[in-house]
Amino acid sequence: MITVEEAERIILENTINIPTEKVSIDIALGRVLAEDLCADRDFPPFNRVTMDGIAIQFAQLKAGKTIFEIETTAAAGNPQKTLNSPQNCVEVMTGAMIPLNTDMVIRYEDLLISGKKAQIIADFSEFKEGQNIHLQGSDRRTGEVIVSKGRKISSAEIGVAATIGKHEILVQKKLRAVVISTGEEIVPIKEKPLPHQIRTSNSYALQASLKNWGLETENILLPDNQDIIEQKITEFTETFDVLILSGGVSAGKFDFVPQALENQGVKKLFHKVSQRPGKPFWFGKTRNGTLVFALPGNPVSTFMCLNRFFKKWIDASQGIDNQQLMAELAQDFSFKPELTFFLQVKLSYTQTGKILATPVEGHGSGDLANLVEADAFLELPLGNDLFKKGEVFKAFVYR
Ligand SMILES: Nc1nc2c(c(=O)[nH]1)N[C@H]1C(S)=C(S)[C@@H](COP(=O)(O)OP(=O)(O)OC[C@H]3O[C@@H](n4cnc5c(N)ncnc54)[C@H](O)[C@@H]3O)O[C@H]1N2
Ligand code: MOO
Ligand SMILES: [Mg+2]
Repeated sequence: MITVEEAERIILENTINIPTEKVSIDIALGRVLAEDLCADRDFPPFNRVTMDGIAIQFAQLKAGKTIFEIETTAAAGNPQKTLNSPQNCVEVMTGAMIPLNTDMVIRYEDLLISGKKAQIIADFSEFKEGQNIHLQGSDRRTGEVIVSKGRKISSAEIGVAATIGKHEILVQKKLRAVVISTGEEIVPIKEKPLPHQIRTSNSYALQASLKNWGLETENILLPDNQDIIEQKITEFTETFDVLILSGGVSAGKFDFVPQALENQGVKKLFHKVSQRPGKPFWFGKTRNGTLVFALPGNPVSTFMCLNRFFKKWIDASQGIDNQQLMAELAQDFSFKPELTFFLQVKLSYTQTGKILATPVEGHGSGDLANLVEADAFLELPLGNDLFKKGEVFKAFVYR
């Protein structure tokens, strides 16, 4: 049996390089960027008027001039206008190019316009050269990297891609995962289970997480039949990037999964982790690099292992560097066995900005209803049996 830390290290030694593809910007949200987004022109691309009003030469104002004749109007979308006489002004609108020979903008609110004349009526002692102009290149310069590859694309990155004209974006391909649930007692969710049967909740909880993290998934149910499991493992290791199994990895007479995997050439990298829940977690890899996460069948164990270990693996494979969230235990908690304990907790934020974790224990690893009461697992490390209120631990959040 290995520790949680060793299991994490082995998993992170087996990250993969994800191939890339071009997709339309319309479907790029949530994908992982596989190219840098660079400024194709300066940001902003010209000296941009930021207030509706008039553009003048600051030197005229300094020399005492307060009434200006309006020569012309510069609207957003007009090619650049020119002020011909320095004594005059150009009416300008937000988004227009600042006219040639002008260097400041005065807002309509500070003016009285009558006919062709604009008079400054506000106190202009604080007016400055360059006011109300968003200078060309002041945000970013042509060629500058605005977003580096490896970033998960949010609506902010979509805006940047659009402004640089990237209607197609190079992103990482979606990895294809198959979720395999084993067990004679497991039935499809549309069926009414007999008294000795249960619906396959794991298949759906696992798939939902995987989809959330950007994978494409399929799901299949298999009986506790070693021949069938072996046959399907061979088929799926050739057609999917990653296999997620649930159930059949413990000590039972019908827990065939570890043997079936090894018989079919999936090399065991570890089996059993000193943790609760999730102790019988099995992890391995085929010769061609397909990874297999075989998770213990109990719903909370399956769920925890995916969120604690698979999430680390997918983030690292995608090149996403997520900061480890830490939370403070809200009350004393005791756990005696020599195992790392993943405590289900409800998170809340204090007035001072701390994250508090209140235990919501439930009835063990079969109690999937309790998962909706909590929102994270707090990792209470092995080697200690009393965890004090106020101590801070790693938190793995699933919502
Ligand atoms: N003698 C021992 N028995 C067990 C040990 C042990 O160390 N020695 N470990 C226990 C622990 S810890 C866990 S966790 C479970 C893991 O069991 P398996 O991975 O072999 O899973 P199953 O036996 O197939 O099922 C366990 C449990 O989970 C339910 N299950 C399975 N699949 C689904 C699904 N798709 N949806 C919902 N629920 C599912 C299944 O009905 C069982 O109740 O073993 C302990 N035993
Ligand atoms: O991992 Mo088992 O989850 O302790 O029931
Ligand atoms: Mg079992």
